[in-house]
Amino acid sequence: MAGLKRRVPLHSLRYFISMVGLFSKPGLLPWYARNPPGWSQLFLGTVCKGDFTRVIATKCQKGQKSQKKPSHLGPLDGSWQERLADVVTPLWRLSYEEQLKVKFAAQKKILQRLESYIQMLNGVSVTTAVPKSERLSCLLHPIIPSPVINGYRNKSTFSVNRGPDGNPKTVGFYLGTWRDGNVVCVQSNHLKNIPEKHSQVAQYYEVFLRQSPLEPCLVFHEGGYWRELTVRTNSQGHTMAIITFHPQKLSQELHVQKEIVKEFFIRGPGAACGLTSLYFQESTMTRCSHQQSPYQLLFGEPYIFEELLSLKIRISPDAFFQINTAGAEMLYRTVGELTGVNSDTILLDICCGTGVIGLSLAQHTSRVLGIELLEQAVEDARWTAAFNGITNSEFHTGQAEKILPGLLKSKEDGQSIVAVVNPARAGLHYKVIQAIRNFRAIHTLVFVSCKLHGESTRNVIELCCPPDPAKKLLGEPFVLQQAVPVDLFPHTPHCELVLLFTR
Ligand SMILES: C[S@@+](CC[C@H](N)C(=O)[O-])C[C@H]1O[C@@H](n2cnc3c(N)ncnc32)[C@H](O)[C@@H]1O
Repeated sequence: MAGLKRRVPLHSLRYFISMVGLFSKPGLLPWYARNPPGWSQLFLGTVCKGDFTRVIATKCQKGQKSQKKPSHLGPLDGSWQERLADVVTPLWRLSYEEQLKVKFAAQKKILQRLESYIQMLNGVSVTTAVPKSERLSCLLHPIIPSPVINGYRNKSTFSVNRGPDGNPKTVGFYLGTWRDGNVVCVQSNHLKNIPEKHSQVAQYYEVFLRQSPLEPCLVFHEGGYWRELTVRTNSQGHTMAIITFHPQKLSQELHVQKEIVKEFFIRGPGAACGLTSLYFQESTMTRCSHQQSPYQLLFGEPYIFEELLSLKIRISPDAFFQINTAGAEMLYRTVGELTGVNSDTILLDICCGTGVIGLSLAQHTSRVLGIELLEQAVEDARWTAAFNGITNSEFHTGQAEKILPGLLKSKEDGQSIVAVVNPARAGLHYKVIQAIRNFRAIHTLVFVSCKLHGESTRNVIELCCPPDPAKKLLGEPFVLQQAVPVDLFPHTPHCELVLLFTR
């Protein structure tokens, strides 16, 4: 990518810095009408220049009323809490309307850069659609706002470390960097994206830690036991907590500690949290999957359930689920609309997690094929299919790069296949791109990304570049047709981008 970057001609820089106007048609997506009144018109004629930092800084200098400190920030802890809010939710000082303008401009900039890379590789614009405007070839739709703006997270992971007062049993989020040696763990109950329930469980976990004789595990090589806390909630208010614990050399004592923490949350002060379930994971690494170190259910319901797009969805502690449930519904509707599936189509859901994208479209397709790395998520997808009476789906566990080539070989070449890819931030493995490119029955591809940088950019370029036998990219290139930004992360700069490619 660095090499590519250097080859961007100077004149294309104007793409990256000009943010004038927009050329997307509001209301193309039918459910758009359900958004809060006024949103669909938000960006008509918008002028928004520069990056987040500059936009926010400018707003703050101007002393706009949207930069008010939340009333619940106390005068004593205000500075730490404000600093944390500025790191975790850097857009919190802006009104949501302003945030969406900033995000739309950023997504547009990403697309402009992407299109200029693709055009450069092709010499002429053979793999970009007919120009829709002077600055973008694809059709960029208005950003779809999140239906919930505050406290929207259904999952939060809290760290344990030294707080601003030096107490090593502080539960919150990190501020500072390890490189500079100035990391502080700051309580996060003021953050706008965190629901009160998550903060409450974090506060009680802190109470628990402070009365425990065992030390927290602050840095792996220094020993200690108590580690992170993850809290998951659903729309019904059910709450699952997962405590991560470094077992060090404990054996019998480990069992005792599990009983103590369980008692704390069932009958002790922690009962105020009303947990639906408590899990415990022994973990000697930064992150362990269930396969690497099982999630041990200390009490309660093993799963959390969510109702979405007329489906009841099961979610295991290890499974990925979009962190903004109402926003996820908008995202999945967008994906569904762009796929254009019909009863003759096979839908390939690559990196499917709990399978919601494929399952929500199952009744409109001939078959859904899901591929997902995590076993628990695949088990959830199978449960969700069975519970909702869906009989035309199958899910495969493992790395998409290993499974997809064989799966495609087994399909008749005649039947039309629509692929949806929704990779983790690291993007897709090259072999997945190669398999999609070389399987000619795939005419439509929907790419969902929350971070179109690095590997994901490379993925898109390899989907759209001219055939390259040296790279075994033989099939016709895809053409980027439409892009829809969907905001699942109010107050932060992050945004989902849904891209429709055809060939
Ligand atoms: C961003 S999530 C999307 C999940 C799903 N589409 C959804 O909306 O809930 C990415 C998923 O890709 C899975 N994943 C990561 N690497 C993978 C790989 N190499 N092969 C298959 N799945 C992978 C992760 O476990 C995760 O569930």
